[in-house]
This record gives sequence, C-alpha cells and structure tokens, in this order.
Amino acid sequence: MSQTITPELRAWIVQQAQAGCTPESVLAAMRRAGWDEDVALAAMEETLQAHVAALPSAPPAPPRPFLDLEGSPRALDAGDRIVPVIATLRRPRLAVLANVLSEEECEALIALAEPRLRRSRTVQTSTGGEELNADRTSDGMFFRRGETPLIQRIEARLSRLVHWPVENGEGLQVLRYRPGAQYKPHYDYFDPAAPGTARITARGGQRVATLVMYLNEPARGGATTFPDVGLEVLPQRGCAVFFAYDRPDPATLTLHGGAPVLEGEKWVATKWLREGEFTP
Ligand SMILES: O=C(O)CCC(=O)C(=O)O
Ligand SMILES: [Fe+2]
Repeated sequence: MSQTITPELRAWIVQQAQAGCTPESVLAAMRRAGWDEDVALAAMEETLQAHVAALPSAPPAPPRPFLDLEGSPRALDAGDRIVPVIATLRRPRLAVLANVLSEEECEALIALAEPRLRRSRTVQTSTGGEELNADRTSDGMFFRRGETPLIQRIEARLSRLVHWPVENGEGLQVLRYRPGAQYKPHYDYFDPAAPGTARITARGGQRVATLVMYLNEPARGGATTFPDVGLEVLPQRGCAVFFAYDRPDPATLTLHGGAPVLEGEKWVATKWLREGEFTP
C-alpha cells in the first residue's frame, strides 16, 4: 500500500486522539492496516503537533500593578524614597510597606483634606452613581489627580512603586474615621453582575489594586482587616498596605474593611488603580 500521509489519515488520527484513544492503540490500528511502524509514528507525531499548534491559545494575562518582590528584597526603590517591605502574602496578593509617606506629607495631606471633608459616599454599582452608605461611617474627600505639587510627587512615587501609570489611578482619597466610625468589609472592585458597573467602568475599566496609606495613628482600633485570611494591619503613620486583585472575584481573597475606631481618630489616604486610563 501507499505510505503517504493523506488529509484523510490526518483527520482520522486527530479523531482517534479526541475520542481518547491511546497513542499505542492508534499505532496498533495503523499497523494492522498495513502501515510501517516508523511511518505511522511519524505521521501521528506530525499530525498531532500540527493540530495542537493550530488550537487557539489562551490570551496572555493583561499586565497588572505589582510590587517587585522577586528575590525577597528588604526594601523597594520608589524613586524619591526607599520603602521597606514589612510583610507579604501571596493569597491575597498583599504587602505591608513602611515609609511610603513622610511625617510632613501625612500632616500636609490631613491639613489640606480637613476643610473639604464630607460624609463618605460609596460608588453604587446598582445605579452607577454615588450614595451614602450605612456600612461606611467615615468622612472623606478626593484630591484631583495632580492637584498640587505634593499630590503630584506622591502620585509619581506610587506609580513607580507599583509599576502602574499615574494616568490609571483615581484621584487620592482621604478618609477620617472618628470613634465608632468604620468601613465594613467590602471589595474595592465593582461587582461585574451589578447593573451600574458598566457605567462606572466605562472610564478606566475595573479597579485592579488598592493602596491604603496611614496618615496617623488612632489610640485604639481602626485596623484594616482582611477577614478571609484573618489579617489585621494596624495603622502606623506613613505605612501602607497594598493589595491587588487580577479579576473582580471573591476568590482573590481581597475582602477587607476598616474596623471601628475605638479611641482617637484614624486618617488614611487611599489610591485605587484602574485597568486603563482613568479620566475623572
Ligand atoms: O480604612 C481602611 O482601613 C480601609 C479603607 C478602604 O477599604 C478603602 O478606602 O477602600
Ligand atoms: Fe476598600
């Protein structure tokens, strides 16, 4: 018989493989049909390789904000500051950082924000608007991106730290929690199933990472909690917690909240990072 590999033979080999036949049984069937073992083997290998190569491959994962923790560095270079790494987690993808802001920067952010505070609103995925939220009893305000030289300097630093363009960040948000105030556990990404999410993500896409920076230290309470992993990050002035979520899914374990402040005030600055360029 002819020992050429015809399109019909290729199709038959692929069919056998898809039906779950072992290579040995396919080879045996070809030999019974009169094929030389060497030719049959070569035909199978060539056919299956070509078939696999033609399958659509998974698209590459899109880039995300990240801290360069490769090789377990003790500190990261944020351009104008060295940022010590205090602790890291893989799941959720999270790190506690020190020295992200100087004392003077923390004081300046508080002083600039205080006169502009109002009761915090939460982006409402049910409508795409903003609403008062009983789960969130802090007062807050947003700086515009690049609003002052101080804000510009901090934004450039954070951008370098997390390898993400300044343009993909929302304006810096400052929150003040008085005694009893809290932010109940929530996800920072927008619920993909909620009707208002499309409207919110039309500008800049999903949120993909958060940096919460502590501007002061309440006497008691006010930790940032991650209930899925039993982690509490205590506010220390100038320190921060970074966490990233590569998709809007609880499996990222990024559920978190601001525990009630028990004594004193808690001030934080939050930077939310979007997938794409965020135009307010
Ligand atoms: O205040 C905190 O510790 C957490 C703040 C927070 O979750 C947020 O701003 O999204
Ligand atoms: Fe949050």
